[in-house]
Amino acid sequence: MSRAAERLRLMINHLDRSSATISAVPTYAQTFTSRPQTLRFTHDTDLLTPEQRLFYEENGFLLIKNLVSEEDIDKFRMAFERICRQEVKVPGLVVMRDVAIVKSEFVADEKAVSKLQDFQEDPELFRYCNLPQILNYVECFTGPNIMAMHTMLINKPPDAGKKTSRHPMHQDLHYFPFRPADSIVCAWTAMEKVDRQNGCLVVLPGTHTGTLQEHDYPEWEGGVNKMYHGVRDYDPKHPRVHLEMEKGDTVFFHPLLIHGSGMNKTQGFRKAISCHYASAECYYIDVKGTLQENIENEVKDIAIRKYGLGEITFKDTWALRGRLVQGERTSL
Ligand SMILES: CCCC(=O)SCCNC(=O)CCNC(=O)[C@H](O)C(C)(C)COP(=O)(O)OP(=O)(O)OC[C@H]1O[C@@H](n2cnc3c(N)ncnc32)[C@H](O)[C@@H]1OP(=O)(O)O
Ligand SMILES: Nc1ncnc2c1ncn2[C@@H]1O[C@H](COP(=O)(O)OP(=O)(O)OP(=O)(O)O)[C@@H](O)[C@H]1O
Ligand SMILES: O=C(O)CCC(=O)C(=O)O
Ligand SMILES: [Fe+2]
Ligand SMILES: [Mg+2]
Repeated sequence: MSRAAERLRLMINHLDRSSATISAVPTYAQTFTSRPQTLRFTHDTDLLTPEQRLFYEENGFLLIKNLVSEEDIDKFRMAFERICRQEVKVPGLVVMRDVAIVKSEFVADEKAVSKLQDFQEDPELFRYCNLPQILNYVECFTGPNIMAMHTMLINKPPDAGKKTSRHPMHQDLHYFPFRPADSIVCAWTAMEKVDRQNGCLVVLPGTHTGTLQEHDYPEWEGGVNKMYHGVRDYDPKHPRVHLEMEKGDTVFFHPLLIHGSGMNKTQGFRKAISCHYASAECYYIDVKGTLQENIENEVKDIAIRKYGLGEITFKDTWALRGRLVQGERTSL
């Protein structure tokens, strides 16, 4: 047994005696040859410390400091700027502008872009999704066969005065027609210092143990960005944590974790890069007649326009974008 595994066993035994949250003492076989009941959200790859595993199990996220080098982040930033200056054309890329900006005056390009989505065909930006130190963590949540399903570079603009720079509280699983949720994880890396002033991530710890909630556009006076759905009955009293991060810090989080981001009260553009990974063994589901039907319809409308197709299934919009980053492409 590895030292980490031994410490984990001791910790579980300790927790079993001291709290009601983890009840059954797992046998040796349950703990170390398969995923035991008590550790539902993480795999043992000898990377996570027992403390880190238990933290993710309980909270649904894990912050790793200083995981991506300054040099890499500076390169991603330059690649972003080249795209904004329209020096490169990337197939499939979605360039999004903040709703308050598109609906008002013309703004020079770089400053109008609030998000790039689907950069899987940009070799420099996609290098982020292949970084070995990121994949080593991702494997703890997805297992060894890993697909990069969804990529974003978020350039949260200074708020134009209508609070449209906020991202409402949501669960990312709302957007995904594949399961199981526990084999999906997001990696989100701060490209500069992010804090409450420029709109850091805000998470509701522990909500990953719940179910997928109904999402819709929040009723915000100043407007909401396209597809920025929020959980229908957001309870502002639920304890929240503001994730203040330094450049290069990376948070991994579960797709049911309720999270959002506050408004950007500074004059800078708050940058982050992220990728949603899923186990290649995940399978597509039909979301017709479920809570996800509203997002399916919106995505299909946009995809039909974007790819100039007559008809496309929600599932195919994902299968087209997904890329294998480790192991074997089996199902997704
Ligand atoms: C885990 C995943 C979590 C998430 O994915 S959260 C958010 C996901 N966000 C997205 O998927 C971004 C989707 N955005 C897009 O697809 C495009 O940016 C979008 C909104 C279709 C616009 O693209 P284009 O059609 O190329 O742009 P356009 O300038 O020609 O505008 C067409 C009409 O759309 C409007 N528009 C553009 N950006 C918007 C925005 N941010 N919010 C709301 N409306 C927006 C724009 O005003 C225009 O409307 P109109 O025709 O003038 O009435
Ligand atoms: N009605 C709502 N529905 C969904 N999400 C919401 C709602 N109201 C606020 N949020 C989200 O809650 C998070 C925190 O919001 P906000 O920035 O207003 O608070 P804050 O960061 O605590 O503000 P401050 O830093 O000024 O105290 C953001 O993700 C925001 O988009
Ligand atoms: O970077 C942010 O503000 C959060 C973005 C986010 O949660 C998302 O796009 O799903
Ligand atoms: Fe999200
Ligand atoms: Mg805020």
